[in-house]
Parts: sequence; C-alpha cells; structure tokens
Amino acid sequence: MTTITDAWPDIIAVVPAAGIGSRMQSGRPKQYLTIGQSTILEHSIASLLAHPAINRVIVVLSPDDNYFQQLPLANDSRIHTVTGGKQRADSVLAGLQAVEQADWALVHDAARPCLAAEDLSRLLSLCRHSRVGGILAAPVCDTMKRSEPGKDAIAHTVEREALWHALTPQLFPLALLRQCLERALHEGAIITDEASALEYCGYHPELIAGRSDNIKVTRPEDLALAAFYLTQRHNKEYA
Ligand SMILES: Nc1ccn([C@@H]2O[C@H](COP(=O)(O)OP(=O)(O)OP(=O)(O)O)[C@@H](O)[C@H]2O)c(=O)n1
Ligand SMILES: C[C@](O)(CO)[C@H](O)COP(=O)(O)O
Repeated sequence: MTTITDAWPDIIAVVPAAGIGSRMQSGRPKQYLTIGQSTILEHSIASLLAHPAINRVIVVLSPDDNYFQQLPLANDSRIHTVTGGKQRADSVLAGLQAVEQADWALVHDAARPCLAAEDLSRLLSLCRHSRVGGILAAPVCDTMKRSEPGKDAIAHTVEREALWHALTPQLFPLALLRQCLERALHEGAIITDEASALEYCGYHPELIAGRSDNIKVTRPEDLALAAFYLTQRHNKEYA
C-alpha cells in the first residue's frame, strides 16, 4: 500500500540536448545517432521515464534541431521542449527557467544513454533527506596526470584519493539550482555541470557512487562501447 510518506516530491527532469557533438565527428548531432532501434536521446529519456518518480521531462534543443520532431517522443505528453543556449549551462538554465512548478530538478545529459535504474533510484533517494542535492559520480581508478600548460608533457601526478568523475543525472532543489546557475553565469564562472554552480555559491553537493558504464558518448569510439553496455544491460542485440 502506498502511504503519503512513500509519495515522491515533484521532480522535473531536464535533458540538455542542444549540443552539436563536434568531438563525435559524425554527420548528425550525436544525441541522434542510433543504438539498436532508438536514438541516444531516446535511450537517455527512456532511462528517466522508467522510474515512477519521473513523469515530466523538458528536453532542451538547438534552435536548428530538425531531428526531434521526427521522433515518437515528440508526441509524448510528458515531454516538452525549449530552445537551448551557447553552452551546456545556458541550455540547462533555459530548461529550468521554463519550469513553472517543481520541488526538485534532475538534469541528465542526452548523451548518456546507459544510465542504470539502480543508480537513478539511489540518486533520487537524496530528495527524501538532503537539502542540497547531489550527483552520480564514479571514483577515479587511473593514475591522473596534469600536463605542462600547452605541452603534452607531465607536470605532475594528481592525488587521486577522493577524486571522482562527475556523471549525470544531477539532482538539486529547483529553486536553489536555478538561483545558483543564474548567479554563477551572471558572474562569468565556468560551469560545466550543475554541481559546479552550487559549489560556486558555497554549497557541497553529495556524491552518490555510480556505475562507470554510465558513459557520456563524446568521441567516435564511445558509440560501440555504449551499444555494448546497453546490450549487456538489456540482453538485446543492438546492431
Ligand atoms: N550548448 C549546449 C552544449 C551541450 N549540450 C548538451 O549537453 C550534453 C553534454 O555536452 P557534450 O557532451 O559536450 O555535448 P556537445 O556539446 O554536443 O559535444 P561537443 O563538445 O563535442 O560539441 C549533451 O547532451 C549536449 O547535447 C546542450 O544542451 N547545449
Ligand atoms: C555534465 C557532465 O557530463 C559531467 O561530467 C560534463 O561536465 C559535461 O561536459 P561537456 O563538455 O559539456 O560534455
């Protein structure tokens, strides 16, 4: 039986999908490349809508996007679209500013199609006890080097204890995230994920250890890896 305490707060998902995927070197924006019968964007959104707490998604599109309207998603009443901006953070803020009412904002890259249900569930549990929110992240396993400025030469090794790869989704109180992003961008801060906007404003978001196969499809070799992970996950053949 579902009691009041089991009810989820009002969560809006925002999916930044307005990039051009230049590092992918493909003929179309990478979020519209296909794995199996679906685009990377569709896989990413499906992983969110598979959770009972997520029933509203704002997809942030490039003003030049000619692909989204061709997808079945375009007719899904749970999904709305807005136009993005020059940088990822501008696109995320555009999505957040289009939200009239929600308690929490869950931001997930369109380019991360391999999100596991158990990781999403563990991240979402933050909204039952956290006041700041947090992110999925994977502990660094390789030795990390910093290069000499402008040279492919090692300056020094970076201590990897307590070093994490930030992933998405990232989950924050909507009002707090919107306020921090607006301030950080207005003040010219370099913001590459939502957590960095909160850090800029003095907050310390929680880290939720997530699977390292929640990859962001960024370079050409990532597409086959994402297909492998999705095949493994769904025991289906994604040709
Ligand atoms: N102005 C931008 C830039 C990026 N993104 C989205 O943010 C996510 C992560 O960004 P990234 O992997 O850098 O995507 P691109 O910017 O498209 O890739 P590249 O930097 O190679 O051009 C992607 O889903 C991308 O579509 C966005 O919504 N708006
Ligand atoms: C948000 C992110 O995926 C966390 O690692 C990453 O910062 C996106 O960076 P990008 O250069 O916009 O892909």
